[in-house]
Amino acid sequence: MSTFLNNFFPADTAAMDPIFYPPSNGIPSESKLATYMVTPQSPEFIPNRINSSPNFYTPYHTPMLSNGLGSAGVNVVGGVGPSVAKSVNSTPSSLLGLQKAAAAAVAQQKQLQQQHHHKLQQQSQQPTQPSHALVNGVISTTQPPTGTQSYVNMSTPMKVRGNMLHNESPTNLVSGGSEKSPTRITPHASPIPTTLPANVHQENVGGTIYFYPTANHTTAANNSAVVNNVDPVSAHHAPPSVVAPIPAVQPPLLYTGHHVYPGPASNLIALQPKTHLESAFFLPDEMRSEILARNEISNLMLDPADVAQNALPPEVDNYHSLYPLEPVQALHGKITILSSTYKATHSTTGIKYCLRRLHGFRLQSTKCMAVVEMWKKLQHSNVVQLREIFTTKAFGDNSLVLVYDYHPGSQTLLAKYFTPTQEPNGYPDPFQGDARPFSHKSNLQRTNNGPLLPEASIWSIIMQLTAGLRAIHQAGLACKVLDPTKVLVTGKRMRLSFCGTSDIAQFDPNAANPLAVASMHQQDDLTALGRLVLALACRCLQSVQRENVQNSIEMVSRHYSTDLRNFIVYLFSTTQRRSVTDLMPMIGARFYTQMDALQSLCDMQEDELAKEMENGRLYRILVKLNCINERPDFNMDCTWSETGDRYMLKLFRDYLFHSVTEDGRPWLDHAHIVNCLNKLDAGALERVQLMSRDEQSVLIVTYAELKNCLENAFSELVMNAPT
Ligand SMILES: Nc1ncnc2c1ncn2[C@@H]1O[C@H](COP(=O)(O)OP(=O)(O)OP(=O)(O)O)[C@@H](O)[C@H]1O
Repeated sequence: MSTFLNNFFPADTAAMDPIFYPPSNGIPSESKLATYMVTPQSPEFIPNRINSSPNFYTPYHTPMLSNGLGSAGVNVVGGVGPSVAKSVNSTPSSLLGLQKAAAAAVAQQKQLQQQHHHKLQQQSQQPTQPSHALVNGVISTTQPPTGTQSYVNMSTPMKVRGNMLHNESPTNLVSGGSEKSPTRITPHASPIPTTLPANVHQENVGGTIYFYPTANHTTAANNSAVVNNVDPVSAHHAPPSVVAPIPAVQPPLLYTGHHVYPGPASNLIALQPKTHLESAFFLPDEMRSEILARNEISNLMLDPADVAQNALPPEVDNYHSLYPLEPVQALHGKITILSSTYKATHSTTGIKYCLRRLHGFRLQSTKCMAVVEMWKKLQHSNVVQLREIFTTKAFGDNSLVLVYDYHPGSQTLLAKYFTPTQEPNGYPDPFQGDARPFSHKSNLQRTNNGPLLPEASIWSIIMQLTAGLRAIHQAGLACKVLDPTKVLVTGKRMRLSFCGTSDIAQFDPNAANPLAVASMHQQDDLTALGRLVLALACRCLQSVQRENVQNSIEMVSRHYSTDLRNFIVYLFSTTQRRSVTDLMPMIGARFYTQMDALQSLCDMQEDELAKEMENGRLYRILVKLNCINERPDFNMDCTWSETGDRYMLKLFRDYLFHSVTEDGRPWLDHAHIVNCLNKLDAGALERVQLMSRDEQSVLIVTYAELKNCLENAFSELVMNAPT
């Protein structure tokens, strides 16, 4: 069932008695993991549950491993002893032969590996100790011959440290080897075995693979215990008498088999402000703080005292947690109804909306629902969408509430561009005012509301507002309230807000066809747009007063392109019938600049999304792991999280998070954690070596097995959780 590195020694099945697995070795005696353990106390490996969990590997079955190797984990038997020979109908001598034959093959592989990784191998050599080497990613232990005497060869991680250094930098796996991992004594993972010498026969007993030398190859080069890699394909197809060639170098893995964020695309590197290492895993700081700020605003709530002070009802129709966005004030100039704006949360969906309340307002007729429906259908990225309207007495009067989408962190165009700026140092601007007549030019380019806007910014606003307006006009509607207080700015996005409010507030039930006058209102919209653009270009609201318009246009001619001037003049020329579609040619090729900027932004955001998608996936695995690890009690069983499959998960958790360096300091490597979690999620067939906390026992399992353990344990929890 599991992947093992074992030596076989004279023993009988009694060796698996729990007495040989005292609690001190880190594994509870009732755990079936005892089956897989090799410990100093009980070095034998005896498959005492030959028939247990026959279907364990089924979910992980792959054609490559369909030879009974146990695709969930290649069970590797290092050496074979007589008692095992008995249990699998072999003979002690042939099994001993296997040790020798396979050891010869391994020695050959080892030599090749050593050439390839000479440096690291040197580190791992321990002249007075049994030597350990990583062969095809699997630990091989060369021991002095000791006959049938037990020799505990199962390596503690300490012993394989030198070998681990070679293959086992998770950083290499995830971040392309850009960072070198420190020396560590933690267990290691090894790639899935791929080769088996042709002179070795394999047999699956209860999910454990045993290897025997074939008749022609009962002699061996030395007494090494063998752990080998198996390529089931070649094992099946190579004629028995032909020794399968051992590749000098393992072919590179073409497919990781699990999800890994591959890093940003080359076209994004230049766009990204910083390419620090952390950007490989997380959002850029700027983006993160923007999102955090928006979330914070979105989650704002009034404390109960404020709720009482604002005389806010706890609930209004389907909405609760009202939060005022502005002080109560009259609606737009032409409409004198009192209004107020709130953020509120929908009771069933929890989604936040923006409520516009018209105080003391009674709907004259339900006929206006036709126009409401038209607004509700209008969906555009530059229009704040109307969702529904309802009347309510929750405020103690007859109020009409219009429900719009809520865009946290928004401000009005008025607040953003037409509010006098405060000098950051508290001193007056030296280039402002009458005191500095010599700084005439600088003075001209500034206003009380700040410096003149770059032309590109004005065009960007124009494109967005005309886009929204075009959608509204095409729907046969008119905006009616296109002024700086009704344009919402969220980051760089402009949205026409509170559309439809005038249509409802000023609805005349006696008008024959209320929509017939839309065309007239559309002309007004275009004039309002002209005024807005002129005000923006001058960065001054007074610039659009009738008596200032001529001067303001001249000022635009001085500071901006003729195109911008012509655009404004066109919108001011009320003698002709204008159309929003006529504005497109005036925008011209600037449209492509805007589109390019937007698409680049999309590319960046998509890349961030890819990262966060991976993070979300890892988060879900961590949630599962943590629901299981250290659970004090489950179904009256206080050892649940420490026994059976859960024990593996506990050791895996240690392997993930509690690794230490050789001198015992915490070894913190984010890439290691990410890499291992990814493999766990994918149920990779790669093996991982886990060590008990007392370092007396080592367990080798595949990620596939760990995944199975995780899924089983978690579904057990889910099944017992209240619904
Ligand atoms: N859909 C929305 N999503 C998020 N915030 C909004 C939304 N609509 C308005 N706001 C916020 O509510 C505040 C008040 O909006 P409102 O349109 O009432 O502005 P105002 O300047 O007070 O205009 P008026 O004088 O017409 O009330 C604005 O500052 C804006 O930040």
